[in-house]
Amino acid sequence: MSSNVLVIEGDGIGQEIIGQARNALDVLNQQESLNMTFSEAMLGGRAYDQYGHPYPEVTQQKARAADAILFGACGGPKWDGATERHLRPEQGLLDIRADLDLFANFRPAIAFPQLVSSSPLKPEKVAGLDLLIIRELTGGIYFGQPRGIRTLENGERQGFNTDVYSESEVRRIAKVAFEAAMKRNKRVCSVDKANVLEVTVLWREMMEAVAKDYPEVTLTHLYVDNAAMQLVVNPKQFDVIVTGNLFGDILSDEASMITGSIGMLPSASLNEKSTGFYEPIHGSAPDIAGKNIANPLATIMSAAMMLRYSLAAPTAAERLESAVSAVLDRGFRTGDIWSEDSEAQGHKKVSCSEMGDAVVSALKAQ
Ligand SMILES: NC(=O)c1ccc[n+]([C@@H]2O[C@H](COP(=O)([O-])OP(=O)(O)OC[C@H]3O[C@@H](n4cnc5c(N)ncnc54)[C@H](O)[C@@H]3O)[C@@H](O)[C@H]2O)c1
Ligand SMILES: CC(C)[C@H](C(=O)O)[C@@H](O)C(=O)O
Ligand SMILES: [Mg+2]
Repeated sequence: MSSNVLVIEGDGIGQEIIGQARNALDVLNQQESLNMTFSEAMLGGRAYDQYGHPYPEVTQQKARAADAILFGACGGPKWDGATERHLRPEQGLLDIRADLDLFANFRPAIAFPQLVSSSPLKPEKVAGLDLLIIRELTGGIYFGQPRGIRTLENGERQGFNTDVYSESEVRRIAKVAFEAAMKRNKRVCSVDKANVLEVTVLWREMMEAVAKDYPEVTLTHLYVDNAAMQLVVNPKQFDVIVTGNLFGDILSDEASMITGSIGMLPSASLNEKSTGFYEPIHGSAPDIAGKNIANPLATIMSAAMMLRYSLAAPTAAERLESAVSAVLDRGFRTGDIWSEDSEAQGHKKVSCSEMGDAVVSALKAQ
């Protein structure tokens, strides 16, 4: 059976990192007879430039028909301010998440042993870290109405957003988190701000309610400010963190750096049908775009998540992940994971495409 993979480069470093993931997928497609067929579409700023919309109709149709979508990143200074808010590149990403109901966002923060010295934390704090952040992705303050910028009677402008979660929205993400914990170390930490925000008072209540169906799983709660602090004090205390859209966005960037670099963290966004959308958690990195220096490994590992979750190809996923580990073993380092001891360790500083080529060679050598 063939599977239809939609590839979307997006903006900034999108083209560079997706190119490397595609090369690796091409090798696996052939070697593992995966029968993947690839098509391309646009989303974000370049899509807006070409079609007048960041999530154009043609992309919508292709996305709805795809078995899985592999995405780079979108956004950039070119469109900041110059574009109406609802046509911003980032809105295209929010639109596709809502359109495909991609409510469950998996962001695994795993510390590769080869990279513990790239972390800003002490190696002993990081070694062995295997944390899964489950971020609710289609609700909360990102999508709540009303929102906007209004002018008050006194002539002053006021920006406003609304944070909302219904019982059913919390229940479904809670179930995803507990199911994930059952396959791991059976601990869920729900992160909220229930001491201040009613929306998270209900969130906490629903987490407790769903926990009753999973007696083997230990549920704890942390306020988000404490959680942000605990992540740097002792990240290994966590197994699964489940949280809302905004807190999950922030905590996952923090968790990524703990593993060494934001260029290392992949993600999978799933709906009830497990049509998956796979992207690195980082953005379009305009500061390094076009220089061939971005780290493509988060995107390559997002492709591995795609093979596992949407394409039922666990062997290919494992091969890709072990190829990534092999290139790190061989000392290949893009600038973001080049550490203080890299020179002494004999690491090789490589470009984005050299890193991608190394992964391809490692796959071929398996
Ligand atoms: N999913 C997405 O498409 C997504 C996610 C976050 C931000 N954005 C957008 O990206 C643009 C830039 O945002 P930002 O600068 O806040 O965040 P960013 O994640 O793009 O970059 C933050 C920093 O991390 C570095 N970085 C990111 N990815 C890297 C990689 N693969 N290798 C090496 N270094 C990497 C960048 O060079 C930069 O210094 C904005 O328009 C933003 O809205 C998009
Ligand atoms: C670009 C932006 C809309 C997006 C988000 O906030 O969800 C990004 O930061 C992410 O983490 O995927
Ligand atoms: Mg983010």
